[in-house]
Amino acid sequence: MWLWTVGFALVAYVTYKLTSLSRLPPGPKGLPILGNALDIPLNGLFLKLDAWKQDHGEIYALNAAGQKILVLTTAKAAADVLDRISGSCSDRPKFIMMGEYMTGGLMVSTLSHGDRWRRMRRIVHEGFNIRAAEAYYSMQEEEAGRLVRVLLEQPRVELGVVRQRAAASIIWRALYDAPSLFQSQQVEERVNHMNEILDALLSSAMPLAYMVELIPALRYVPTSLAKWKQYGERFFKDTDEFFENLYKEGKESKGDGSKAKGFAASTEEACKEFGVSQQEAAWTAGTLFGAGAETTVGAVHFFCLAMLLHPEAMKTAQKQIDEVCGKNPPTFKDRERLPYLQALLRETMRWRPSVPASIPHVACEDFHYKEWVIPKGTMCIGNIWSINRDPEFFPEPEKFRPERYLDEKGQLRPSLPGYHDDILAYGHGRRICPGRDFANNTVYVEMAYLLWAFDIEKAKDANGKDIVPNDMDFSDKGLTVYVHLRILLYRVVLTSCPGTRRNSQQCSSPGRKTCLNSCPLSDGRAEK
Ligand code: HEM
Repeated sequence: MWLWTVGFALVAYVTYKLTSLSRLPPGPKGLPILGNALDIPLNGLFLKLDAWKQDHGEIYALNAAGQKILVLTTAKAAADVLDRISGSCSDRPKFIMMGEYMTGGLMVSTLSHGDRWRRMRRIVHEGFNIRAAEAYYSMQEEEAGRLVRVLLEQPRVELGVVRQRAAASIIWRALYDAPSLFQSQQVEERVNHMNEILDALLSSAMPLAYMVELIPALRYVPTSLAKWKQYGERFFKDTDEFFENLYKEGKESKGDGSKAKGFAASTEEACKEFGVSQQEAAWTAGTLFGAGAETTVGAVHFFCLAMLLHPEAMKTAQKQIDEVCGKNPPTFKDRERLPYLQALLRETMRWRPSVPASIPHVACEDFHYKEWVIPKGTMCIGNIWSINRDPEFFPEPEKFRPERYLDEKGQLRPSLPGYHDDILAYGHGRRICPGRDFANNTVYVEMAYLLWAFDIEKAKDANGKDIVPNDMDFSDKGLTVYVHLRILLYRVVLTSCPGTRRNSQQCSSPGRKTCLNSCPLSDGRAEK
């Protein structure tokens, strides 16, 4: 009898598995064995996923040489799967080289959904939730002021480079309570080293970078025979030392009473409460820099692009800023009275999300969605680019229209029904970006200061004609994208000194210095 029972259970299990496998939604046809692997591009994946949406709709499946991938392309499908059954699909893909050898399983963004990830994520939440993020307001205003000053003082400076430094400086100071990158050579060197670490990690995650990803058994090759293992272990040791030193210094910094402590110092109690070791906390901080710098730069970059292509939106925002702030630079206190600027931020992040395809989630168990059964191990990608173009939520999605977020009185409309806010650029579910409030603050204050101080105009070619950037010529940095800087040529034209933008003449170089001495930015506020 028991033989029958076991046999029956086995048949039921195998049938269930087989039907599970065959119940993924249909998707583009692929080759035998390789499936769609050869059709999945290394660059511009989000555009390909969006193109497939035209034929396969809101949810479809791909097969990359055996790896099943579920693609979600509408706001509703992404919310149904990634938010509402988040517990079933909150793992991350496993990268042996990056996740294990190079980072010792300590990078919160790549960790599996488990105890360590949960504890590390708790301290990120403590340090960067919506309330905690307020503690950084004055530092963010200070850095935005510096961004404007550098652009004022060095008329030929490359805006992209300065912005990159400003965003790096903001997140660095928030993490380690260090001096501004604009003021400290040591911070600059450390930030450069941090960027080298991130580049190395990103390259290690590229397909075919390391054979061990394809043939996991290679991990059992003795270290003395495997150069890649030696490199990975050395990289981990050096990076671990670097992160822990930064963290220790940051922890010792207690702020000066008026400004916020950095993440390292302010989360000391939370680390004790949630059982997070010093090493785990140090790696969390290092990972946050990686997650928070490029992404924010990307968002402000696309804002500049939007201003070049939609000067009418720039003028409307400037008019409101002038009315509300006058001669003083905009602050966080003014934000509620600047609904158009807030709408501009939402529309920029919708129109050109700097992370256009979310980091893949992975199903930690089989789960059901509609008539489909999604097997454990399936990668689930919310294609943010497509989600942000869902016509049900965003009519005429290709149009850049900040007004879509405003009511007839020009005030912000309530958030999208069923969503915590209007910005869908931060991913979903349990893996949603934990730095989103801090990021929104950085982007807001940089946009506000840039618009308050400058007009952003297209550069001219040799014949004096406007150079119009191609807003679809993307350069892909793995997770973040930019419109190619080669063609994003713009100049920031100072039509007046800040605060009186409307009246003054364009400054000449020596006059600019004089102007700076009397402008509100040099009253000590920006250089505290
Ligand atoms: C405009 C700026 C930013 C954008 C567009 C952005 C976007 C995203 C997206 C799309 C994800 C993946 C979410 C998912 O898997 O569903 C993510 C994850 C993450 N972000 Fe952000 N982010 C930004 C800024 C920041 C900042 C400033 C921080 C840190 C203070 C941060 C920390 C993280 C971390 C740690 C994760 C991984 C979460 C996890 O795996 O549990 N991000 N972000």
